[in-house]
Amino acid sequence: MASQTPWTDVHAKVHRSLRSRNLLPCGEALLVAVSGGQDSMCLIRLLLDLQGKWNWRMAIAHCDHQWRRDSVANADYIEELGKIWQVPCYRLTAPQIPKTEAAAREWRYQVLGEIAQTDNYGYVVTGHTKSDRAETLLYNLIRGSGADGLTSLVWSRPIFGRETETKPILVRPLLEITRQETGEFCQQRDLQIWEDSTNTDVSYARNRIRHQLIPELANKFNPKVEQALAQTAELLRADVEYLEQEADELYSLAMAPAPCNNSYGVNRHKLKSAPLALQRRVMRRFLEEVLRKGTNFEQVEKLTRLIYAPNRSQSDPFPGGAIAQVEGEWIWLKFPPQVGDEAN
Ligand SMILES: Nc1ncnc2c1ncn2[C@@H]1O[C@H](COP(=O)(O)OP(=O)(O)OP(=O)(O)O)[C@@H](O)[C@H]1O
Repeated sequence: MASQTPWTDVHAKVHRSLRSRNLLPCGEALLVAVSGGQDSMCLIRLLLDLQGKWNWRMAIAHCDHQWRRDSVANADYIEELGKIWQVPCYRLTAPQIPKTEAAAREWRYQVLGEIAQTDNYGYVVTGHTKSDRAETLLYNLIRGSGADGLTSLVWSRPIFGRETETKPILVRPLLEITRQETGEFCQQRDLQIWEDSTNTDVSYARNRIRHQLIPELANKFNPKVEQALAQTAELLRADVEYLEQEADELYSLAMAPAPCNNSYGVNRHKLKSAPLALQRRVMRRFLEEVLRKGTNFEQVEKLTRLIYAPNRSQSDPFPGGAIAQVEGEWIWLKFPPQVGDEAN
């Protein structure tokens, strides 16, 4: 069969991305997330075509959110394809129907990561494309995100935690391929696609970006707008990675070694001479680690302002009731005492 596989531009582009970025090294085990949509159908077929060159062990994972009436038929189809292509297939069904897209995504990554860990797949692979990258950039731009959000669709990242080398690693090898190209590829290869009816529902902001905003921008401003936006994301990504490395170092220098009486400290003296971009990143990380949730712009700004504030200045409360107070060269994020704390 492999000898009959036509070598297309799409094969060449993906092979090049894999090689130049060392995304999915030779001989590794890949768990390929296949929804049945055109992007992930293109992905699995391409990776199977390239498997001989890279010597991967491969399996398919399909997640059934039980959202659509045809979701069982969709999962059956993926399982059948696995049999035809002789690739093991994991069929995962959500224990409860997720209420939102975000909840579905969270469950999906969690369960894909767990299977990869248990059955030793070093890589979980998804079919995100250049078009997704352009849409994500616009989506987050409109919401007021910083550079990190604009570049959130990265080529690879660990599924769990922050350490870049920690497996399983999530990899998106199609970020150089547009949705038009994945559609054409599936047509050429006669691959049946399972359309997700929610993809055309313009009550979702993401779909309005895809079906209305991008075509409008392409018509009126730049016919290659997808390419341009994806390029912006790529350029910004390198900037973000550099800033994050610098922020890592500063963060470990500035943090108090341990919390003390329900208070968490950051040394503002160590932050004073740093550029604002790094001060904000350190403060954001500090808040995220202490509050254990995502932060917003106002919260980070509130804390960053204390770097230069007079001694004994304090903030208004953060979520959970913590207040930040300046004591000499330290800023302490202090939580109100819990019931029973004083008894000890
Ligand atoms: N039900 C599913 N089962 C397996 N894989 C899936 C499923 N849904 C999505 N994926 C994987 O995720 C990729 C992106 O899909 P989609 O754009 O629909 O997800 P998303 O929720 O927007 O993801 P993200 O937020 O990470 O961009 C698909 O190409 C596929 O690899």
